[in-house]
Amino acid sequence: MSDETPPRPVDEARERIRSRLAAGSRLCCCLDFDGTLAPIVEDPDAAAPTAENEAAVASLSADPAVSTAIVSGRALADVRERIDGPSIYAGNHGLELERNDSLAVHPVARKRAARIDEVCGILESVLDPIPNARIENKRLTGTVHYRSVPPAMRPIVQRRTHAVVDRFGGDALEVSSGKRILEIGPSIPWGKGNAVALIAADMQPGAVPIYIGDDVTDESAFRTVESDGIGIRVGGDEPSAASYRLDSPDAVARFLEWLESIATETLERAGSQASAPARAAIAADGSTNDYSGS
Ligand SMILES: O=P(O)(O)OC[C@H]1O[C@H](O[C@H]2O[C@H](CO)[C@@H](O)[C@H](O)[C@H]2O)[C@H](O)[C@@H](O)[C@@H]1O
Repeated sequence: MSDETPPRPVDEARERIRSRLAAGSRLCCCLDFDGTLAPIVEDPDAAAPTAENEAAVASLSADPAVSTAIVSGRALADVRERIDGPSIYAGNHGLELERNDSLAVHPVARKRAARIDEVCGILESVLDPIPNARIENKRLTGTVHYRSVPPAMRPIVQRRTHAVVDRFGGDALEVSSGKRILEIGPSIPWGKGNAVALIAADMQPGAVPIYIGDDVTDESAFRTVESDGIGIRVGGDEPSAASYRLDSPDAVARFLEWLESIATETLERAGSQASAPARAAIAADGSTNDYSGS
Protein backbone atom coordinates (compact mmCIF):
# COMPACT_ATOMS: atom_id res chain seq x y z
CA MET A 1 0.00 0.00 0.00
CA SER A 2 1.47 3.31 -1.00
CA ASP A 3 -0.11 5.11 1.98
CA GLU A 4 1.69 2.79 4.41
CA THR A 5 4.73 3.99 6.32
CA PRO A 6 6.14 2.87 9.67
CA PRO A 7 3.86 4.25 12.39
CA ARG A 8 5.44 6.59 14.93
CA PRO A 9 5.35 6.12 18.71
CA VAL A 10 2.00 7.33 20.05
CA ASP A 11 3.75 9.73 22.41
CA GLU A 12 4.31 11.92 19.35
CA ALA A 13 0.52 12.13 18.90
CA ARG A 14 -0.47 13.24 22.38
CA GLU A 15 -0.54 16.98 21.69
CA ARG A 16 -2.37 16.40 18.42
CA ILE A 17 -4.99 14.26 20.15
CA ARG A 18 -5.39 16.78 22.95
CA SER A 19 -6.00 19.65 20.51
CA ARG A 20 -8.31 17.56 18.30
CA LEU A 21 -10.43 16.69 21.31
CA ALA A 22 -10.37 20.27 22.58
CA ALA A 23 -11.81 21.36 19.24
CA GLY A 24 -14.12 18.36 18.93
CA SER A 25 -17.52 17.41 20.23
CA ARG A 26 -17.11 13.74 21.06
CA LEU A 27 -14.61 10.89 21.11
CA CYS A 28 -15.44 7.77 19.12
CA CYS A 29 -13.02 5.12 20.37
CA CYS A 30 -13.01 1.92 18.27
CA LEU A 31 -11.01 -1.03 19.56
CA ASP A 32 -9.95 -4.35 18.15
CA PHE A 33 -9.96 -7.25 20.65
CA ASP A 34 -7.30 -9.99 20.17
CA GLY A 35 -3.79 -8.60 20.31
CA THR A 36 -5.09 -5.16 21.32
CA LEU A 37 -7.16 -5.48 24.50
CA ALA A 38 -6.31 -9.16 25.02
CA PRO A 39 -2.78 -10.60 24.72
CA ILE A 40 -2.39 -13.27 22.04
CA VAL A 41 -2.53 -16.75 23.58
CA GLU A 42 -2.29 -20.29 22.19
CA ASP A 43 -5.90 -21.22 22.91
CA PRO A 44 -8.41 -18.81 21.28
CA ASP A 45 -11.03 -19.77 23.87
CA ALA A 46 -8.73 -18.57 26.65
CA ALA A 47 -8.28 -15.02 25.28
CA ALA A 48 -9.26 -12.34 27.79
CA PRO A 49 -8.65 -8.61 28.11
CA THR A 50 -6.06 -7.56 30.66
CA ALA A 51 -7.62 -6.29 33.88
CA GLU A 52 -6.28 -2.81 33.08
CA ASN A 53 -7.87 -2.81 29.62
CA GLU A 54 -11.15 -4.10 31.03
CA ALA A 55 -11.19 -1.24 33.55
CA ALA A 56 -10.13 1.37 30.98
CA VAL A 57 -12.82 0.31 28.51
CA ALA A 58 -15.46 0.36 31.26
CA SER A 59 -14.38 3.83 32.30
CA LEU A 60 -14.39 5.22 28.73
CA SER A 61 -17.76 3.57 28.07
CA ALA A 62 -19.26 5.25 31.13
CA ASP A 63 -18.21 8.71 29.92
CA PRO A 64 -21.19 10.46 28.27
CA ALA A 65 -18.86 12.31 25.88
CA VAL A 66 -17.33 9.06 24.56
CA SER A 67 -18.70 6.30 22.32
CA THR A 68 -16.76 3.07 22.53
CA ALA A 69 -16.96 0.27 19.98
CA ILE A 70 -15.36 -3.16 19.79
CA VAL A 71 -14.54 -4.14 16.21
CA SER A 72 -13.42 -7.77 16.11
CA GLY A 73 -12.80 -10.69 13.80
CA ARG A 74 -14.55 -12.89 16.35
CA ALA A 75 -18.25 -13.62 16.16
CA LEU A 76 -20.13 -10.71 17.72
CA ALA A 77 -21.77 -12.85 20.40
CA ASP A 78 -18.39 -14.29 21.34
CA VAL A 79 -16.56 -10.97 21.70
CA ARG A 80 -19.47 -9.38 23.58
CA GLU A 81 -19.08 -12.07 26.23
CA ARG A 82 -15.39 -11.27 26.57
CA ILE A 83 -15.52 -7.50 27.10
CA ASP A 84 -18.36 -5.56 28.66
CA GLY A 85 -19.24 -1.87 28.53
CA PRO A 86 -19.27 -0.56 24.95
CA SER A 87 -22.59 0.35 23.34
CA ILE A 88 -21.39 -0.76 19.90
CA TYR A 89 -20.00 -4.14 18.79
CA ALA A 90 -18.93 -5.24 15.31
CA GLY A 91 -18.14 -8.92 14.83
CA ASN A 92 -16.86 -11.15 12.02
CA HIS A 93 -14.61 -8.35 10.70
CA GLY A 94 -17.55 -5.95 10.38
CA LEU A 95 -20.05 -8.32 8.75
CA GLU A 96 -22.32 -7.93 11.80
CA LEU A 97 -22.85 -4.70 13.70
CA GLU A 98 -24.86 -4.09 16.84
CA ARG A 99 -25.70 -0.59 18.04
CA ASN A 100 -28.73 0.89 19.73
CA ASP A 101 -29.73 -2.68 20.58
CA SER A 102 -30.24 -3.43 16.89
CA LEU A 103 -28.22 -6.00 14.94
CA ALA A 104 -27.41 -5.51 11.24
CA VAL A 105 -25.89 -8.35 9.22
CA HIS A 106 -24.35 -8.05 5.78
CA PRO A 107 -26.97 -9.68 3.51
CA VAL A 108 -24.48 -11.47 1.26
CA ALA A 109 -22.65 -12.87 4.27
CA ARG A 110 -25.96 -14.02 5.70
CA LYS A 111 -26.74 -15.88 2.46
CA ARG A 112 -23.32 -17.53 2.39
CA ALA A 113 -23.39 -18.68 6.02
CA ALA A 114 -24.54 -22.17 4.98
CA ARG A 115 -21.50 -22.44 2.70
CA ILE A 116 -19.20 -21.39 5.57
CA ASP A 117 -20.77 -24.05 7.76
CA GLU A 118 -20.27 -26.70 5.08
CA VAL A 119 -16.62 -25.73 4.53
CA CYS A 120 -15.92 -25.68 8.29
CA GLY A 121 -17.42 -29.17 8.57
CA ILE A 122 -15.24 -30.50 5.75
CA LEU A 123 -12.14 -28.87 7.22
CA GLU A 124 -12.87 -30.54 10.57
CA SER A 125 -12.39 -33.91 8.84
CA VAL A 126 -9.62 -32.92 6.47
CA LEU A 127 -7.50 -31.30 9.19
CA ASP A 128 -8.35 -33.84 11.88
CA PRO A 129 -5.05 -35.73 11.42
CA ILE A 130 -3.01 -32.53 11.91
CA PRO A 131 -2.04 -32.16 15.60
CA ASN A 132 -3.63 -29.09 17.21
CA ALA A 133 -5.19 -27.71 14.02
CA ARG A 134 -8.43 -26.14 15.03
CA ILE A 135 -11.53 -24.76 13.27
CA GLU A 136 -13.47 -21.86 14.76
CA ASN A 137 -16.89 -21.73 13.06
CA LYS A 138 -18.12 -18.15 13.50
CA ARG A 139 -21.22 -18.63 11.28
CA LEU A 140 -20.48 -15.73 8.88
CA THR A 141 -16.78 -16.57 8.66
CA GLY A 142 -14.55 -19.43 9.77
CA THR A 143 -11.04 -19.47 11.18
CA VAL A 144 -8.42 -22.19 10.84
CA HIS A 145 -5.97 -21.93 13.74
CA TYR A 146 -2.45 -23.29 13.30
CA ARG A 147 -0.58 -21.49 16.12
CA SER A 148 -0.16 -24.77 18.02
CA VAL A 149 0.45 -26.92 14.95
CA PRO A 150 4.06 -28.20 14.65
CA PRO A 151 5.84 -25.76 12.28
CA ALA A 152 6.68 -28.48 9.77
CA MET A 153 2.98 -29.28 9.33
CA ARG A 154 1.71 -25.72 8.89
CA PRO A 155 2.17 -25.72 5.09
CA ILE A 156 -0.12 -28.77 4.97
CA VAL A 157 -2.80 -26.84 6.86
CA GLN A 158 -2.46 -23.99 4.39
CA ARG A 159 -2.61 -26.22 1.33
CA ARG A 160 -5.58 -28.24 2.53
CA THR A 161 -7.53 -25.16 3.62
CA HIS A 162 -7.04 -23.46 0.26
CA ALA A 163 -7.95 -26.65 -1.60
CA VAL A 164 -11.19 -27.13 0.36
CA VAL A 165 -12.24 -23.49 0.00
CA ASP A 166 -11.44 -23.52 -3.73
CA ARG A 167 -13.44 -26.69 -4.26
CA PHE A 168 -16.45 -26.10 -2.00
CA GLY A 169 -16.50 -22.31 -1.73
CA GLY A 170 -15.99 -21.57 -5.42
CA ASP A 171 -16.29 -17.86 -6.15
CA ALA A 172 -18.46 -17.35 -3.07
CA LEU A 173 -15.73 -17.68 -0.44
CA GLU A 174 -12.13 -16.56 -0.06
CA VAL A 175 -9.20 -17.16 2.28
CA SER A 176 -7.15 -14.43 3.94
CA SER A 177 -4.43 -14.47 6.60
CA GLY A 178 -4.16 -13.28 10.17
CA LYS A 179 -1.89 -14.03 13.12
CA ARG A 180 -1.24 -17.78 12.74
CA ILE A 181 -4.74 -18.17 11.30
CA LEU A 182 -6.46 -18.50 7.96
CA GLU A 183 -9.76 -16.65 7.75
CA ILE A 184 -12.48 -17.99 5.45
CA GLY A 185 -15.15 -15.47 4.54
CA PRO A 186 -17.49 -14.36 1.78
CA SER A 187 -15.64 -12.85 -1.20
CA ILE A 188 -17.16 -9.39 -0.90
CA PRO A 189 -15.52 -5.98 -0.55
CA TRP A 190 -16.50 -5.44 3.07
CA GLY A 191 -14.33 -5.25 6.14
CA LYS A 192 -13.71 -3.54 9.45
CA GLY A 193 -13.22 -0.20 7.68
CA ASN A 194 -16.79 -0.31 6.36
CA ALA A 195 -18.17 -1.06 9.82
CA VAL A 196 -16.13 1.78 11.32
CA ALA A 197 -17.46 4.14 8.61
CA LEU A 198 -21.01 3.22 9.64
CA ILE A 199 -20.17 3.74 13.31
CA ALA A 200 -18.57 7.14 12.61
CA ALA A 201 -21.53 8.21 10.48
CA ASP A 202 -23.73 7.86 13.54
CA MET A 203 -21.72 10.41 15.51
CA GLN A 204 -22.52 14.08 15.77
CA PRO A 205 -20.43 16.53 13.70
CA GLY A 206 -17.05 17.16 15.26
CA ALA A 207 -16.67 13.67 16.71
CA VAL A 208 -13.04 12.49 16.70
CA PRO A 209 -12.58 8.82 15.69
CA ILE A 210 -9.67 6.80 17.06
CA TYR A 211 -9.07 3.19 16.02
CA ILE A 212 -6.61 0.84 17.75
CA GLY A 213 -5.82 -2.59 16.28
CA ASP A 214 -2.97 -5.01 15.71
CA ASP A 215 -3.61 -7.08 12.58
CA VAL A 216 -4.00 -6.91 8.82
CA THR A 217 -7.79 -6.70 8.96
CA ASP A 218 -7.42 -3.53 11.05
CA GLU A 219 -5.68 -1.75 8.17
CA SER A 220 -8.98 -0.92 6.42
CA ALA A 221 -10.23 0.62 9.68
CA PHE A 222 -7.07 2.72 9.98
CA ARG A 223 -7.67 4.01 6.46
CA THR A 224 -11.25 4.92 7.41
CA VAL A 225 -10.33 6.97 10.49
CA GLU A 226 -7.10 8.56 9.33
CA SER A 227 -8.84 11.36 7.37
CA ASP A 228 -10.75 12.67 10.41
CA GLY A 229 -9.05 10.98 13.31
CA ILE A 230 -6.17 8.79 14.36
CA GLY A 231 -5.18 5.17 13.69
CA ILE A 232 -2.91 3.36 16.13
CA ARG A 233 -1.33 0.00 15.32
CA VAL A 234 -0.33 -2.29 18.17
CA GLY A 235 3.02 -3.98 17.54
CA GLY A 236 6.28 -3.09 15.86
CA ASP A 237 7.06 -0.45 13.29
CA GLU A 238 6.14 -2.41 10.17
CA PRO A 239 4.41 -0.21 7.54
CA SER A 240 0.78 0.51 8.30
CA ALA A 241 -2.02 2.88 7.32
CA ALA A 242 -2.02 3.88 11.00
CA SER A 243 0.05 6.96 11.82
CA TYR A 244 0.97 5.87 15.33
CA ARG A 245 1.78 2.75 17.26
CA LEU A 246 1.63 1.22 20.71
CA ASP A 247 3.82 -1.70 21.77
CA SER A 248 1.43 -4.09 23.47
CA PRO A 249 -1.96 -4.56 25.16
CA ASP A 250 -0.38 -3.19 28.36
CA ALA A 251 0.59 -0.03 26.52
CA VAL A 252 -2.97 0.13 25.11
CA ALA A 253 -4.34 0.21 28.68
CA ARG A 254 -2.04 3.07 29.67
CA PHE A 255 -3.01 4.97 26.53
CA LEU A 256 -6.75 4.44 27.14
CA GLU A 257 -6.38 5.69 30.71
CA TRP A 258 -4.64 8.81 29.40
CA LEU A 259 -7.28 9.22 26.67
CA GLU A 260 -10.05 9.11 29.25
CA SER A 261 -8.32 11.78 31.34
CA ILE A 262 -7.93 14.00 28.26
CA ALA A 263 -11.53 13.41 27.20
CA THR A 264 -12.68 14.42 30.67
CA GLU A 265 -10.51 17.52 30.57
CA THR A 266 -11.30 18.74 27.07
CA LEU A 267 -14.55 17.56 25.54
CA GLU A 268 -17.55 19.72 25.91
CA ARG A 269 -20.18 17.84 27.84
CA ALA A 270 -23.33 19.43 26.52
CA GLY A 271 -25.04 17.65 23.66
CA SER A 272 -22.68 14.72 23.71
CA GLN A 273 -25.27 12.15 22.64
CA ALA A 274 -24.91 10.73 19.15
CA SER A 275 -27.41 12.47 16.94
CA ALA A 276 -27.00 11.98 13.21
CA PRO A 277 -28.87 9.06 11.66
CA ALA A 278 -26.82 6.10 10.49
CA ARG A 279 -26.06 6.28 6.79
CA ALA A 280 -26.90 3.30 4.68
CA ALA A 281 -26.91 0.86 7.54
CA ILE A 282 -30.34 -0.63 7.28
CA ALA A 283 -31.95 -2.07 4.17
CA ALA A 284 -34.35 0.13 2.26
CA ASP A 285 -37.52 -1.27 3.80
CA GLY A 286 -36.07 -0.65 7.25
CA SER A 287 -37.13 -4.06 8.45
CA THR A 288 -34.53 -6.56 7.38
CA ASN A 289 -31.69 -5.60 9.68
CA ASP A 290 -29.26 -6.05 6.80
CA TYR A 291 -26.64 -3.66 5.48
CA SER A 292 -27.99 -1.94 2.39
CA GLY A 293 -26.38 -1.64 -1.00
CA SER A 294 -24.26 -4.76 -0.73
O1 LIG B 1 -10.06 -8.76 15.12
P1 LIG B 1 -9.62 -9.45 16.37
O2 LIG B 1 -10.52 -9.18 17.53
O3 LIG B 1 -8.18 -9.18 16.68
O4 LIG B 1 -9.75 -11.00 16.04
C1 LIG B 1 -8.83 -11.63 15.12
C2 LIG B 1 -8.83 -13.12 15.39
O5 LIG B 1 -8.49 -13.24 16.77
C3 LIG B 1 -8.50 -14.56 17.33
O6 LIG B 1 -7.34 -15.26 16.88
C4 LIG B 1 -6.14 -14.63 17.34
O7 LIG B 1 -6.11 -14.66 18.78
C5 LIG B 1 -6.04 -16.00 19.37
C6 LIG B 1 -6.07 -15.82 20.88
O8 LIG B 1 -5.02 -15.02 21.31
C7 LIG B 1 -4.77 -16.70 18.87
O9 LIG B 1 -4.72 -18.02 19.39
C8 LIG B 1 -4.78 -16.74 17.33
O10 LIG B 1 -3.56 -17.29 16.88
C9 LIG B 1 -4.90 -15.31 16.78
O11 LIG B 1 -4.94 -15.28 15.38
C10 LIG B 1 -9.79 -15.27 17.04
O12 LIG B 1 -9.72 -16.61 17.49
C11 LIG B 1 -10.19 -15.17 15.57
O13 LIG B 1 -11.51 -15.66 15.40
C12 LIG B 1 -10.20 -13.72 15.15
O14 LIG B 1 -10.53 -13.63 13.77
